[in-house]
Amino acid sequence: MRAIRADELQPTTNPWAIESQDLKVRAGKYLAVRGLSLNLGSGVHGLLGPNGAGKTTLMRTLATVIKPHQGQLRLLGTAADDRRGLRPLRRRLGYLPQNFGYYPKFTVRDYVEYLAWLREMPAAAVPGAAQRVIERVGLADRADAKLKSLSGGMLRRAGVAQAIVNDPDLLLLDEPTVGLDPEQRVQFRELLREIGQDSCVLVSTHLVEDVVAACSDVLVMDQGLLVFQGRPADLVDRGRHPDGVGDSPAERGYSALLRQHRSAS
Ligand SMILES: Nc1ncnc2c1ncn2[C@@H]1O[C@H](COP(=O)(O)OP(=O)(O)OP(=O)(O)O)[C@@H](O)[C@H]1O
Repeated sequence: MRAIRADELQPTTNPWAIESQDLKVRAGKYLAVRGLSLNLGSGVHGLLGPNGAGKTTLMRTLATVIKPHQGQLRLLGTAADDRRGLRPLRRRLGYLPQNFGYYPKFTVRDYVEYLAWLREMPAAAVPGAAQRVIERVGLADRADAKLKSLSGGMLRRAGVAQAIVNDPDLLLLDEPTVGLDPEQRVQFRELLREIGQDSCVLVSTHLVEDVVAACSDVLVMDQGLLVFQGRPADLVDRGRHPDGVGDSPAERGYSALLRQHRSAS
């Protein structure tokens, strides 16, 4: 029997995967995130907001691609400015950027395995993990097809596969449903719900209906600020307000919220 080391007795989970306090982030010279305070734990969190609201800048910051300008940020218990902590933190992150680069001659399998390797997964675990996630996103029959031969929706599914290959504790998806057909979108929501049972998933999207169907809570950003956080049902409730325009209660709730925020500011 071996002795248990002290570090094995340390708690391994943090109640908040994302903790930010008055977070400010620049995009070029522009202050795109203007003081955002947020605590998010496990679940599927939908991030809505108009063009230019700062969603992508926030996602890039949470993915440790860009650094905060001011304020506090902790990810999975690690301070974002802790340089030594970044490497182990990145092994536990999954990120689908809005516009992701790839080598067009890679196959789906090469691409997913390559990203698994970049996240320092044990080499022996990579082929099996890649195969599992390729199946989960419904690309098993295209696993050995070159990326350049895929449709836009299939390419995005390959992007989602690489984002979840390391079974991340924090998954950041920037507009993952762009180009997905309705059947794929429904399957994708199911996948999100499964992952959100144990992990923190933040999904940026313009599709209010995806948020209502798949998310445990909704965040709305406008002009670099968080202007709403609540349950999808709370957003739908706001749709009763006469300010709301849109084809569904949730869309009306979203537009009413933005109008009220802008008229108050
Ligand atoms: N590299 C940059 N240089 C200057 N300004 C930038 C840069 N990147 C983003 N911005 C500006 O920062 C603001 C926030 O942009 P961001 O891409 O984060 O918004 P978004 O909510 O993701 O928008 P969208 O829904 O259009 O993707 C916008 O006004 C944008 O013009």
